[in-house]
Amino acid sequence: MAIHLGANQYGKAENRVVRIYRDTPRHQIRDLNVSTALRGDFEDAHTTGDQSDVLPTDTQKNTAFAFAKEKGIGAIEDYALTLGAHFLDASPAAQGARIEVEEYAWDRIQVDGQGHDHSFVRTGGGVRNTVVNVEGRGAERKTYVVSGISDLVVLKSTGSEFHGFLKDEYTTLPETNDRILATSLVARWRYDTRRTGDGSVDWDKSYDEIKGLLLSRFATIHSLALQQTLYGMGSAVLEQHPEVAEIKFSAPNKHHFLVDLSPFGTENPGEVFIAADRPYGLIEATVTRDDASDAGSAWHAVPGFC
Ligand SMILES: O=c1[nH]c(=O)c2[nH]c(=O)[nH]c2[nH]1
Repeated sequence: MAIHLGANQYGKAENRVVRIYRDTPRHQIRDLNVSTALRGDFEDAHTTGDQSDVLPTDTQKNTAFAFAKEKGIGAIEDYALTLGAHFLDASPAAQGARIEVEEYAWDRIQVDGQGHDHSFVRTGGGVRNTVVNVEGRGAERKTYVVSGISDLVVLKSTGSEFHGFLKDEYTTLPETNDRILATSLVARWRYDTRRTGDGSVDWDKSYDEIKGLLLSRFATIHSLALQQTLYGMGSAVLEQHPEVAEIKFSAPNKHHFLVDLSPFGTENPGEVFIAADRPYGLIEATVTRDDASDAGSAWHAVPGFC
Protein backbone atom coordinates (compact mmCIF):
# COMPACT_ATOMS: atom_id res chain seq x y z
CA MET A 1 0.00 0.00 0.00
CA ALA A 2 1.53 3.35 -1.06
CA ILE A 3 1.03 5.94 1.61
CA HIS A 4 3.14 8.82 2.76
CA LEU A 5 3.28 11.52 5.41
CA GLY A 6 1.61 14.74 4.35
CA ALA A 7 1.74 18.22 5.82
CA ASN A 8 2.63 18.28 9.49
CA GLN A 9 3.74 20.63 12.21
CA TYR A 10 4.13 20.33 15.94
CA GLY A 11 4.55 22.66 18.89
CA LYS A 12 3.12 23.84 22.21
CA ALA A 13 -0.23 25.55 21.95
CA GLU A 14 -1.60 28.25 24.24
CA ASN A 15 1.23 28.91 26.66
CA ARG A 16 -0.25 31.46 29.03
CA VAL A 17 2.72 33.74 29.60
CA VAL A 18 2.18 36.47 32.17
CA ARG A 19 5.07 38.88 32.68
CA ILE A 20 5.10 41.37 35.54
CA TYR A 21 7.56 44.26 35.35
CA ARG A 22 8.24 45.17 39.01
CA ASP A 23 11.34 47.35 38.79
CA THR A 24 9.37 50.09 40.56
CA PRO A 25 6.33 49.90 42.89
CA ARG A 26 4.23 50.79 39.83
CA HIS A 27 4.03 47.39 38.20
CA GLN A 28 3.28 46.65 34.56
CA ILE A 29 1.64 43.51 33.24
CA ARG A 30 1.81 41.71 29.92
CA ASP A 31 -0.58 38.80 29.51
CA LEU A 32 -0.07 36.57 26.49
CA ASN A 33 -1.32 33.35 24.94
CA VAL A 34 1.58 31.96 22.92
CA SER A 35 1.45 29.06 20.47
CA THR A 36 4.57 27.80 18.74
CA ALA A 37 4.92 25.24 15.94
CA LEU A 38 7.75 23.88 13.83
CA ARG A 39 7.46 22.37 10.37
CA GLY A 40 10.09 20.82 8.13
CA ASP A 41 11.72 17.43 7.71
CA PHE A 42 10.17 15.48 10.54
CA GLU A 43 9.53 12.35 8.50
CA ASP A 44 11.38 9.97 10.83
CA ALA A 45 9.56 11.21 13.92
CA HIS A 46 6.35 9.98 12.32
CA THR A 47 7.34 6.99 10.23
CA THR A 48 10.07 5.27 12.27
CA GLY A 49 9.60 6.89 15.67
CA ASP A 50 13.13 8.35 15.70
CA GLN A 51 12.82 11.63 17.61
CA SER A 52 16.43 12.80 17.22
CA ASP A 53 15.34 15.80 15.11
CA VAL A 54 12.49 16.79 17.38
CA LEU A 55 12.93 19.81 19.67
CA PRO A 56 10.30 18.86 22.26
CA THR A 57 7.17 20.91 22.64
CA ASP A 58 8.17 21.13 26.30
CA THR A 59 11.38 22.93 25.28
CA GLN A 60 9.37 25.27 23.07
CA LYS A 61 7.17 26.08 26.07
CA ASN A 62 10.20 26.73 28.28
CA THR A 63 11.68 29.05 25.67
CA ALA A 64 8.50 31.12 25.42
CA PHE A 65 8.64 31.68 29.20
CA ALA A 66 12.41 32.19 29.38
CA PHE A 67 12.39 34.82 26.62
CA ALA A 68 9.69 36.74 28.50
CA LYS A 69 12.29 37.28 31.25
CA GLU A 70 15.58 37.27 29.35
CA LYS A 71 14.55 39.42 26.39
CA GLY A 72 11.44 41.08 27.80
CA ILE A 73 8.24 41.55 25.85
CA GLY A 74 7.97 44.53 23.58
CA ALA A 75 5.43 44.51 20.77
CA ILE A 76 4.02 41.00 20.43
CA GLU A 77 5.25 40.98 16.82
CA ASP A 78 8.86 41.48 17.96
CA TYR A 79 8.54 38.82 20.67
CA ALA A 80 7.15 36.37 18.09
CA LEU A 81 9.82 37.19 15.51
CA THR A 82 12.55 36.61 18.11
CA LEU A 83 11.07 33.27 19.15
CA GLY A 84 10.61 32.14 15.55
CA ALA A 85 14.20 32.96 14.57
CA HIS A 86 15.49 31.19 17.69
CA PHE A 87 13.53 27.99 16.99
CA LEU A 88 14.84 27.80 13.44
CA ASP A 89 18.40 28.17 14.76
CA ALA A 90 17.80 25.57 17.49
CA SER A 91 16.18 22.98 15.24
CA PRO A 92 18.18 22.11 12.11
CA ALA A 93 15.39 19.94 10.66
CA ALA A 94 12.86 22.78 10.85
CA GLN A 95 12.17 24.73 7.69
CA GLY A 96 9.58 27.02 9.20
CA ALA A 97 8.43 28.26 12.57
CA ARG A 98 4.97 29.60 13.25
CA ILE A 99 4.42 31.72 16.35
CA GLU A 100 0.95 32.95 17.27
CA VAL A 101 0.48 35.39 20.12
CA GLU A 102 -2.72 36.79 21.56
CA GLU A 103 -2.49 39.61 24.07
CA TYR A 104 -5.04 40.21 26.80
CA ALA A 105 -4.86 43.86 27.78
CA TRP A 106 -5.30 45.12 31.35
CA ASP A 107 -6.17 48.61 32.58
CA ARG A 108 -5.23 49.91 36.00
CA ILE A 109 -8.11 49.88 38.49
CA GLN A 110 -9.06 53.47 39.27
CA VAL A 111 -8.96 54.25 43.02
CA ASP A 112 -9.78 57.80 44.10
CA GLY A 113 -9.27 58.94 40.52
CA GLN A 114 -5.80 57.35 40.25
CA GLY A 115 -4.71 54.22 38.42
CA HIS A 116 -3.65 51.70 41.07
CA ASP A 117 0.00 50.57 41.12
CA HIS A 118 -0.56 46.83 41.06
CA SER A 119 -4.28 46.10 40.56
CA PHE A 120 -5.75 45.72 37.13
CA VAL A 121 -9.05 45.08 35.36
CA ARG A 122 -9.21 43.27 32.04
CA THR A 123 -9.68 45.70 29.15
CA GLY A 124 -12.62 45.18 26.82
CA GLY A 125 -12.62 46.11 23.17
CA GLY A 126 -11.03 43.21 21.37
CA VAL A 127 -8.01 40.93 21.68
CA ARG A 128 -4.86 41.84 19.78
CA ASN A 129 -3.02 39.02 18.05
CA THR A 130 -0.25 38.21 15.64
CA VAL A 131 0.83 35.21 13.57
CA VAL A 132 4.49 35.26 12.60
CA ASN A 133 6.03 32.78 10.17
CA VAL A 134 9.80 32.55 9.87
CA GLU A 135 11.36 30.44 7.11
CA GLY A 136 14.81 29.68 5.76
CA ARG A 137 18.30 30.37 7.01
CA GLY A 138 20.90 33.07 6.39
CA ALA A 139 20.24 35.12 3.26
CA GLU A 140 17.25 32.90 2.49
CA ARG A 141 15.47 34.01 5.67
CA LYS A 142 11.88 35.16 5.09
CA THR A 143 9.53 36.50 7.70
CA TYR A 144 5.80 37.03 7.43
CA VAL A 145 3.69 38.98 9.90
CA VAL A 146 -0.11 38.87 10.02
CA SER A 147 -1.57 40.86 12.89
CA GLY A 148 -5.13 41.49 13.90
CA ILE A 149 -7.90 41.76 16.40
CA SER A 150 -10.65 39.38 17.48
CA ASP A 151 -13.76 39.70 19.65
CA LEU A 152 -14.26 43.34 18.68
CA VAL A 153 -17.97 43.51 19.49
CA VAL A 154 -19.61 46.53 17.88
CA LEU A 155 -23.19 47.64 17.32
CA LYS A 156 -24.91 50.56 15.65
CA SER A 157 -28.55 51.22 16.48
CA THR A 158 -29.37 52.87 13.15
CA GLY A 159 -27.58 53.80 9.95
CA SER A 160 -27.95 50.28 8.55
CA GLU A 161 -30.22 49.05 5.76
CA PHE A 162 -30.67 45.78 3.92
CA HIS A 163 -32.89 45.66 0.86
CA GLY A 164 -32.88 44.99 -2.86
CA PHE A 165 -31.62 41.44 -2.33
CA LEU A 166 -32.37 38.47 -4.57
CA LYS A 167 -35.67 36.76 -3.73
CA ASP A 168 -37.03 33.32 -4.49
CA GLU A 169 -39.90 31.19 -3.23
CA TYR A 170 -38.14 30.64 0.14
CA THR A 171 -37.42 34.30 0.84
CA THR A 172 -39.33 35.68 3.81
CA LEU A 173 -36.87 38.36 5.05
CA PRO A 174 -38.53 41.77 4.99
CA GLU A 175 -36.61 44.60 3.42
CA THR A 176 -35.48 47.25 5.88
CA ASN A 177 -34.02 50.72 5.70
CA ASP A 178 -33.39 50.90 9.44
CA ARG A 179 -32.01 48.00 11.43
CA ILE A 180 -29.46 47.26 14.14
CA LEU A 181 -26.08 46.23 12.75
CA ALA A 182 -23.90 44.26 15.17
CA THR A 183 -20.95 41.94 14.88
CA SER A 184 -18.08 40.40 16.78
CA LEU A 185 -15.38 41.33 14.34
CA VAL A 186 -12.28 39.33 13.55
CA ALA A 187 -9.81 41.19 11.35
CA ARG A 188 -6.31 40.16 10.35
CA TRP A 189 -3.99 42.20 8.18
CA ARG A 190 -0.77 41.18 6.46
CA TYR A 191 2.19 43.48 6.76
CA ASP A 192 4.49 44.16 3.83
CA THR A 193 7.51 45.79 5.40
CA ARG A 194 8.97 46.55 1.95
CA ARG A 195 6.23 49.14 1.61
CA THR A 196 7.61 51.22 4.49
CA GLY A 197 10.51 53.57 3.87
CA ASP A 198 13.13 51.81 6.00
CA GLY A 199 11.54 48.36 6.13
CA SER A 200 10.48 48.70 9.75
CA VAL A 201 7.04 48.95 11.29
CA ASP A 202 6.04 50.56 14.58
CA TRP A 203 3.82 47.60 15.47
CA ASP A 204 2.06 49.20 18.44
CA LYS A 205 1.28 52.44 16.61
CA SER A 206 0.09 50.59 13.54
CA TYR A 207 -2.21 48.37 15.63
CA ASP A 208 -3.68 51.29 17.60
CA GLU A 209 -4.36 53.30 14.46
CA ILE A 210 -5.86 50.40 12.51
CA LYS A 211 -8.14 49.48 15.41
CA GLY A 212 -9.23 53.11 15.67
CA LEU A 213 -9.87 53.28 11.95
CA LEU A 214 -11.93 50.07 11.93
CA LEU A 215 -14.09 51.45 14.73
CA SER A 216 -14.56 54.91 13.23
CA ARG A 217 -15.40 53.52 9.78
CA PHE A 218 -17.91 51.07 11.31
CA ALA A 219 -19.54 54.04 13.03
CA THR A 220 -19.59 56.41 10.07
CA ILE A 221 -20.29 54.20 7.06
CA HIS A 222 -24.01 54.24 6.32
CA SER A 223 -24.39 50.51 5.84
CA LEU A 224 -26.30 48.94 2.95
CA ALA A 225 -25.04 45.51 4.04
CA LEU A 226 -22.36 44.10 6.31
CA GLN A 227 -20.45 43.23 3.11
CA GLN A 228 -20.33 46.92 2.12
CA THR A 229 -19.28 47.97 5.63
CA LEU A 230 -16.39 45.46 5.66
CA TYR A 231 -15.18 46.62 2.26
CA GLY A 232 -15.30 50.25 3.43
CA MET A 233 -13.38 49.44 6.60
CA GLY A 234 -10.75 47.47 4.69
CA SER A 235 -10.33 50.15 2.02
CA ALA A 236 -9.75 52.80 4.68
CA VAL A 237 -7.01 50.67 6.27
CA LEU A 238 -5.24 50.14 2.94
CA GLU A 239 -5.57 53.82 2.00
CA GLN A 240 -4.07 55.05 5.26
CA HIS A 241 -1.57 52.27 6.04
CA PRO A 242 1.04 51.67 3.36
CA GLU A 243 2.60 48.97 5.55
CA VAL A 244 -0.48 46.74 5.09
CA ALA A 245 -0.78 44.60 1.93
CA GLU A 246 -4.20 43.08 2.56
CA ILE A 247 -6.79 42.71 5.28
CA LYS A 248 -9.22 39.86 5.92
CA PHE A 249 -12.46 39.97 7.89
CA SER A 250 -14.72 37.39 9.43
CA ALA A 251 -17.89 38.98 10.78
CA PRO A 252 -20.90 37.19 12.25
CA ASN A 253 -24.03 39.20 11.58
CA LYS A 254 -25.47 39.30 15.10
CA HIS A 255 -29.14 39.56 14.23
CA HIS A 256 -31.44 41.74 16.34
CA PHE A 257 -35.09 41.06 15.58
CA LEU A 258 -37.82 43.56 16.40
CA VAL A 259 -40.24 42.06 18.93
CA ASP A 260 -43.93 42.07 17.96
CA LEU A 261 -45.67 43.86 20.84
CA SER A 262 -48.96 44.28 18.95
CA PRO A 263 -50.66 41.42 20.90
CA PHE A 264 -50.33 43.71 23.93
CA GLY A 265 -51.65 46.72 22.04
CA THR A 266 -48.19 48.30 22.16
CA GLU A 267 -46.36 49.80 19.21
CA ASN A 268 -42.68 48.99 18.81
CA PRO A 269 -41.06 51.53 16.51
CA GLY A 270 -37.52 50.07 16.58
CA GLU A 271 -37.15 50.04 20.36
CA VAL A 272 -37.31 46.47 21.71
CA PHE A 273 -35.31 43.70 20.02
CA ILE A 274 -34.45 40.10 20.69
CA ALA A 275 -30.73 39.45 20.24
CA ALA A 276 -30.49 36.05 18.57
CA ASP A 277 -27.23 34.22 19.18
CA ARG A 278 -27.71 31.64 16.42
CA PRO A 279 -27.96 31.08 13.58
CA TYR A 280 -26.00 34.06 12.38
CA GLY A 281 -25.01 35.26 8.95
CA LEU A 282 -21.25 34.87 8.53
CA ILE A 283 -19.79 37.49 6.24
CA GLU A 284 -16.13 37.09 5.26
CA ALA A 285 -14.08 39.21 2.89
CA THR A 286 -10.52 40.05 1.88
CA VAL A 287 -9.62 43.57 0.76
CA THR A 288 -6.28 43.68 -1.01
CA ARG A 289 -4.05 45.98 -3.01
CA ASP A 290 -3.81 45.29 -6.74
CA ASP A 291 -0.02 45.25 -6.35
CA ALA A 292 0.11 43.31 -3.07
CA SER A 293 3.26 41.28 -2.55
CA ASP A 294 3.18 37.49 -2.68
CA ALA A 295 1.66 36.25 0.59
CA GLY A 296 4.11 33.32 0.82
CA SER A 297 3.35 31.39 3.98
CA ALA A 298 1.90 34.42 5.79
CA TRP A 299 -1.51 32.76 6.14
CA HIS A 300 -0.11 29.32 6.99
CA ALA A 301 -2.55 27.60 9.38
CA VAL A 302 -4.68 30.69 9.98
CA PRO A 303 -8.20 29.21 10.02
CA GLY A 304 -11.52 30.95 9.82
CA PHE A 305 -11.13 33.04 6.72
CA CYS A 306 -12.12 32.56 3.13
O1 LIG B 1 -25.69 42.59 5.80
C1 LIG B 1 -26.30 41.56 5.45
N1 LIG B 1 -25.78 40.78 4.47
C2 LIG B 1 -26.39 39.64 4.03
O2 LIG B 1 -25.89 38.95 3.10
C3 LIG B 1 -27.60 39.28 4.65
N2 LIG B 1 -28.46 38.22 4.49
C4 LIG B 1 -29.45 38.38 5.40
O3 LIG B 1 -30.42 37.59 5.55
N3 LIG B 1 -29.27 39.52 6.13
C5 LIG B 1 -28.11 40.10 5.68
N4 LIG B 1 -27.46 41.21 6.07
